[in-house]
Amino acid sequence: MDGPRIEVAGLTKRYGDVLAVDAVSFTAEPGRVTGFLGPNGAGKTTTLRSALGLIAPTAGAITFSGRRFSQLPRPAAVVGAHLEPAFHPGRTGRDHLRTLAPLAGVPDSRCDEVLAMVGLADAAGRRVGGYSLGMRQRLGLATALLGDPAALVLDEPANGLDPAGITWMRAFVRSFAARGGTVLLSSHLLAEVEQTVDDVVVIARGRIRHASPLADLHALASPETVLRSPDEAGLRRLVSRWPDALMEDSVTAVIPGTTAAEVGAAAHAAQLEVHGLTERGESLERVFLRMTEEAA
Ligand SMILES: Nc1ncnc2c1ncn2[C@@H]1O[C@H](COP(=O)(O)OP(=O)(O)OP(=O)(O)O)[C@@H](O)[C@H]1O
Repeated sequence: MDGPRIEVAGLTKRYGDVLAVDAVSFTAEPGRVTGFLGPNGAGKTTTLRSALGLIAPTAGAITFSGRRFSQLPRPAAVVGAHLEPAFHPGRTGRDHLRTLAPLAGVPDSRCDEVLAMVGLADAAGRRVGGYSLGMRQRLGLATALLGDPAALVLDEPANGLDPAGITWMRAFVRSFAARGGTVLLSSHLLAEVEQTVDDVVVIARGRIRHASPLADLHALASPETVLRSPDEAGLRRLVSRWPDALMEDSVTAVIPGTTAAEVGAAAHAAQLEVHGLTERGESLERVFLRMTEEAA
């Protein structure tokens, strides 16, 4: 599969006074899964809908290997999208896909193929109204796959999935990218997609805050020390010298930006009884939150 390079260049979208997306630029590369991450209202959906020609941007453009969505001769063969799904509850999963097959330029037989690919073959004849949230997510993905695209654009695909569903979705997009496809997916939780994505693009308040391979986020994680003591009052007194320190519970304090040596020395000087002293890297979720909070 030859996935297109998805390039977002200077994308701006204004709704009246609201600048929903402000000069956003980034790329999603073939053979990789790019996570588009940001809190609610950050501008993710607006960006993805603009990519698919569903919203007219105020400025800028999104291209698939150099062509805008509207210039693609057979868009469904290039990019498959799973945005907010709108299903008719009275229709079966198969009928839902059959109404879309002509638009994607594929025969009806393709509907059963994609249902099998997402593990919905047995539910094909059931009404969508009776589907679980996880089954709807799978049906949304099946819809995206109808035209046998080389790129997938997925808005919050893990939303509402149970752990088994998340594992399944992760394996699916990883194998799609491993075959050369391009995947751009959004999420408001880094932890939800940490094991799925190769690259991360962080957006907050309509602006890009960070873009890099996921591995580079680790370099931004500052060290922190976890200190445990049965003497709650003494522990609180000691850590009050670090304004960022947090009590995780009554016997455990987390002190960002410190080393074990530093905290150990302070505890020793204060004659605090210590039951645990560990230095660790800040979690990636904390790094991500810091990036989005700094934007607030
Ligand atoms: N049709 C619209 N009219 C006016 N404002 C809008 C419209 N659509 C989105 N917005 C605003 O644009 C901003 C970005 O919204 P968007 O839905 O793109 O964010 P998001 O990152 O996808 O968030 P969520 O995860 O909550 O869907 C928000 O402030 C939102 O209120």
